[in-house]
Amino acid sequence: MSALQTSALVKRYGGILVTDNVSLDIRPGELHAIIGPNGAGKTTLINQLSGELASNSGAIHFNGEDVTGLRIDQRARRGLLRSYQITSIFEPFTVRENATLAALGAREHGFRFWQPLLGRRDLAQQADEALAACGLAALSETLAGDLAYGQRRQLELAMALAARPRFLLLDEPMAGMSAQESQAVVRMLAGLKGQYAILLIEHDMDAVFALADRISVLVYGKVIFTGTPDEIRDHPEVKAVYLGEEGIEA
Ligand SMILES: Nc1ncnc2c1ncn2[C@@H]1O[C@H](COP(=O)(O)OP(=O)(O)OP(=O)(O)O)[C@@H](O)[C@H]1O
Repeated sequence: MSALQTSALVKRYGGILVTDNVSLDIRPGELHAIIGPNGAGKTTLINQLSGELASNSGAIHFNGEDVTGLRIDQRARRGLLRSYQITSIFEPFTVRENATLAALGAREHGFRFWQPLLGRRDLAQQADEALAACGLAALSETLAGDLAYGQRRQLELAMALAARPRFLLLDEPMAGMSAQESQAVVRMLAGLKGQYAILLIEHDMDAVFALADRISVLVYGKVIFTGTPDEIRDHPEVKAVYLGEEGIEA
């Protein structure tokens, strides 16, 4: 059974077909990357998968269940989780408090239990494990508002991990990071590989080709090819449309 499957998924803005009958089949434990030129519809697709955007037609199945009509929180509670943008970080709280809240967030409701929450060992442990995996253990007691840009992005990832995903949606996790920070994220994702399926959208081709089991190429909202990194490198249409005439160095 697929971990995540989309069938003829469509998103339209007015007359523009931004997601054009996308059918993806992501296997359990697979790291699947989506690449494509700017404006190809990658973020739109991930928004449809997370539940932020309703689709005009088509279906999304998560572990065999039809989740097409489910809200974002209902999908998150099933373990289909997205690493959010910086706005979801609570700046006056410490790194550990943010991760602990995230550990709670996917499964339970509200912030009423904030104080008892900090004493919940299970959540604290999930938070600490996620922070360690993302290289943030030493910054646990730092206020999130004091983190550098790359560290905030690492915290976003840690918050997604703390929620114990069954499937992780990552939208450009390396964007704006230094080369060193990107390499740290690549190592982190390489360490997570196989534990659950990951859908990665990323412009850093070195990272994509180092990490992905399979890659789908999206052009004008359409998946023009899905294959292994080697198959993508050698595919004439992909080279012409996306990678440039010279392709990507092996
Ligand atoms: N709310 C919206 N209303 C109208 N058009 C939109 C809306 N959101 C996105 N689009 C259009 O849909 C297309 C796909 O956008 P999207 O952001 O999904 O592409 P992308 O592949 O993620 O691009 P990038 O690589 O630059 O992040 C673009 O042409 C964009 O202008």
